[in-house]
Parts: sequence; structure tokens; C-alpha cells
Amino acid sequence: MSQHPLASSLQAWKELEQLYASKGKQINLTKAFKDDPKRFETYSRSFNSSKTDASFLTDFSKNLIDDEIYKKLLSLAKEAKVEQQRDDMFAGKPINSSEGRSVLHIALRDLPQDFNPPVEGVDEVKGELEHMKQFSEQVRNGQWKGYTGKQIDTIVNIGIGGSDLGPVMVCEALKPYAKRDLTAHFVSNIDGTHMAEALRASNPETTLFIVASKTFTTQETITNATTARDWFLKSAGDKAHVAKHFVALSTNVKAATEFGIDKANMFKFWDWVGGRYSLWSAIGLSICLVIGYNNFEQLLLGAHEMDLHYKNTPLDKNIPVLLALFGIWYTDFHGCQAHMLLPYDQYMCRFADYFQQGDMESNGKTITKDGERVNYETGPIIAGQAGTNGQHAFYQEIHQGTRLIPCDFLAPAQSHNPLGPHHDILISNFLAQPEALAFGKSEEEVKKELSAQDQQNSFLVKSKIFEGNRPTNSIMFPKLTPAVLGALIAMYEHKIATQGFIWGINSFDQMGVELGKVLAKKILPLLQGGDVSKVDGAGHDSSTSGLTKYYLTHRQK
Ligand SMILES: O=P(O)(O)OC[C@H]1O[C@H](O)[C@H](O)[C@@H](O)[C@@H]1O
Repeated sequence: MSQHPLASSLQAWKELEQLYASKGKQINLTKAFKDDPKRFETYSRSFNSSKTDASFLTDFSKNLIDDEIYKKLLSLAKEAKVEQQRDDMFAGKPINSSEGRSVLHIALRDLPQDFNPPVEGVDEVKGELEHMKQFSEQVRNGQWKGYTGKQIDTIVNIGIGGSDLGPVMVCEALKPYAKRDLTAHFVSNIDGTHMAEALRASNPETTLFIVASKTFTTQETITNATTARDWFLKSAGDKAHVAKHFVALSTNVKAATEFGIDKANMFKFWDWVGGRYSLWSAIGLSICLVIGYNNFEQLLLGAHEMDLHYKNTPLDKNIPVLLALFGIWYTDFHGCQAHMLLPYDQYMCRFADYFQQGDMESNGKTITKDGERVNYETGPIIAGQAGTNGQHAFYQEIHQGTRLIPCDFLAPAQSHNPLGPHHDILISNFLAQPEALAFGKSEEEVKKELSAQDQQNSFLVKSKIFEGNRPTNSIMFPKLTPAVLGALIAMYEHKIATQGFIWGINSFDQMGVELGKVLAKKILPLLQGGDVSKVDGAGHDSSTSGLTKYYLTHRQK
């Protein structure tokens, strides 16, 4: 028997198809809630941690499920051997099979050493954390001085993808814990504008550049870092000063050394840390600098508590597993294309961007680990925005569009900025949107609100109807603390892993980003050569050649 069969060949999958056809698509949430006054109790789950302040409530009751469907989804997880695959991950087995690597971001936050996978490098985690602690404390307390003896007041994190999105998202989310007199810039894009704007706002005497790159070969990051170093040396002159102003976060010590970074200023991690799972590693140095090491540690511990929950909780109470199963119910049986992440917390404004990479780069795959092409959908399109902004932008489609778009709503019970009526108003929206999506507004209700004349206008009446039955998960936590954030991130990481386990794909490589990079490297000499007459013979299609010629004739001379 194959190790990673197509999910569609599983018995539970086939039965779910039948359940979808016989009743799944007709589940009516209004009726379901009326029939079962305890539906909220039945389908909500709590996450509590004894060692941190991380806790939250997840309400799954507004999903298009009944008891039979729910149980069948759990059987799917069993039959797909989710528990075995999860345990293999925690044990350090090389589950990233295309690259022959373990997947051990869980080891980065295993401070109490509950898992201790026997993999090379795991025993170095504590030492690296200690290095990050010492360094970040020195910078924050002013002991670390720039080349003219001044304290550091600005950091520029240079990285892209996983070496950017995690640190940006967390620094934004935990701003209430930030050292406010330390300015942090995050430069990722190869577009010179990104670096130029950061440099414009920085002083070479007081700026620390953090070059964050797992491979230390990424074109954007190396180009940006080189530009930053040139800019710095223009003022500092002597190359010896680079050591005070540049540090590297990487698994590639050799390349970082060649770039000119002092060994003492290197923070390393290991090839078993995926880029999009790396904020817990040395890649989190900018987070330590901004919020302080102790808060960073709380972030790790909150995530670790979620790791324990995922590892040790039976499937029917296992929050990441349930999120994964409901997601599969929509993606593969209801035919949904997208999934929205909607945090009602301004500090979480980059959360959806972060998990856009986390989810789409992990599960945007068509080939199973056995090398077969899937005959079902895998990872959904992830998008979202901090509430209530999204309500005034794209919620129209979620409420009345032709597509079914499942959404996760997240919100804190307490605000870091309790300002007059703001938080109650915010939360009233957080509560109202899932209610509106689930229960809608019937023709009868619409008509009641209209004048006798307007009631005759069938276009108007129909336009105001909300069909309802649009599924949501709601997640509430007391306050957005470092540990709560850590647990929420880990929860989604494990949701993504679980879905990948069921779909039989490798969620931990990203071969799909390579081809474009290779072609860009082929095109670049054509642009740098600048000879329009050479374009046609360069072996590109007529579209690429036509666009290249347009660029060469219109670019800055
Ligand atoms: O950290 P780096 O090696 O510079 O990689 C940065 C990013 O680029 C790659 O193309 C991958 O798609 C991402 O997963 C990765 O996070």
C-alpha cells in the first residue's frame, strides 16, 4: 500500500462525498441552531495553558456541519494517519521528503525540552537563544555602540519571504511591548525604493542592519544588503566598522562570512527550520530587539504550549486539527477557493499577509509525496485584513457573492488601548459579521423594512436578501500578549501541517518559487546589455521579447 495515498481514495473521503451530496450542501444554520440550543457548547473548544497566559476560545458552531459530518471528518483524520504523521514531525523524522529534511520549528520553542528530537543542531538551540538574548540586551541598553560611539536607535531588517514576514507581523502585533525609541524598518523588495526610503530615514552612525536570509543567496536580500553596506561605508569609510553595524541571521555561515560579517555577529539556525516557520529562530532577532528577549521568550513559550496541545490532545478536541478538517470540508467538498483571516485587532494587521505565505507556500501543491497528481483541491487562497477595514472593502462579496468564502474571525476581549467606546464598537462588529453571514436576511424580513411601493420592486427586494449559511470560525482571547500570539501562530502552523498530511502533499518545500527566479537570472543580462537588437534571438517567446523591447526603449537612459 502506498504511504501517502490520494486523500480521495480514502473510505472516509468517499463517505464525506456522499454526505455532502445527501445533506451537506443543504445544512441550514438557522435551523441547526434552532434545533439544538446547545450547538455553541457542542462545537466550541478552549485552549488553556498552565505555564503562560496563553488561552483562547474557538467557536466552530457556525460551520456547515452536523454531528455525522463532524464525526466523518474526524475519521478522515484518523484514516489519513494524521496522528502518525504529526508524531513523525515531532520526532524529527525527515518528513520534508523532497529535501530529505526534518521539520522542527517545534524544537526552536521547546524550551522545557519536552520533545527533544534526536536531530543534529537541536542541542544548539539554547546557545543561539542565549546569544540573541545577550546581543539584544546590549543593543537595547545602549552598551552596543556604533562606529562613532553612539547608541543604536534604528534597526533595518533586510530579508524577504519568511525572513521578513514573520518579524514584521510580530513586531506590529506586539507593538505595545516595543521599545518606542528604537525605530525598526523592514526592507524586503528588490525595488530600490524600499531600501532608499529606509536609508533616507536612517543615520549610519546609529543604524544596525540585520541581514536575514536562511540561504544567504537570495537575490533581493544580498542586493539590498550590498546597497546598505555601500551606503554605510560612504560615511564610515573603514570596512572594520561593518562589524558594529551588520549582523547576519542564516544557516549559511560561509556565505555570510564572505559577505564580510564577523563570526561573532552571526546568529545561526538549521536546515530543519523552514523559511516560513523561522520567526522562532535567529530570524526573530529583530523581534527580540524590538520587544525585548523576555517577551520573545513568552512568544516561544505560548507556541510551545500549543505544540503540546496539538501533540497530546485527542482529535475531537484538537483545535488545529478541527480547523484543518473544517477547511477541507469547504475546499474539497463545497468547492471553496479562498479562506479569509480577519483579526479584529489593528495590531494584527499583517497577520493575513503572514499566513498567506504560511499557507499558500506550504499547501499550494499538486503532487502527493508518492508522486501522484492530486485529483482534488489543496491549499486555498488566503487573504484578509484587520477588521473593520475589510467590512468597507471586500465583505460585500463574502456576504452576497456567488462564491462561498469561509472566514476566521479573531478578536481580543481587552484592548491595549481602551479608548472611549472604541473597543465595544469593534467587538460588536466582530460579533455581528459572523451572525449576519450565518443567518442572513430573508425576503420576508427585507419586505418588512420596505414601503408598500418598494415591496413591489423585486430587484430591490432580491438585492437586499442575504442568503446566509456562510461559515465562520470565531476565536477570542483575553488580550493580545506575546504568549497568546505565539499560540495563535502555532495553531495555524499546525492547521496547515494537518491539511498537508491529509492531502498527502509535502507542506515543507517550495519548489514552485524556483522557475521564475531562474528565468529572471536569464533575462537580466539582456537588460543589462541594453541591446534591443539582441532580444529576438535570445530564445524567449514573442510576448516576453516584446515586453523586454518595450522596457529597453523606455527605461531611464
Ligand atoms: O531566507 P532566504 O533564504 O533568503 O529565503 C527567503 C524566501 O525566499 C524563497 O524564495 C522562499 O520562497 C521563501 O520560503 C523564503 O522564505
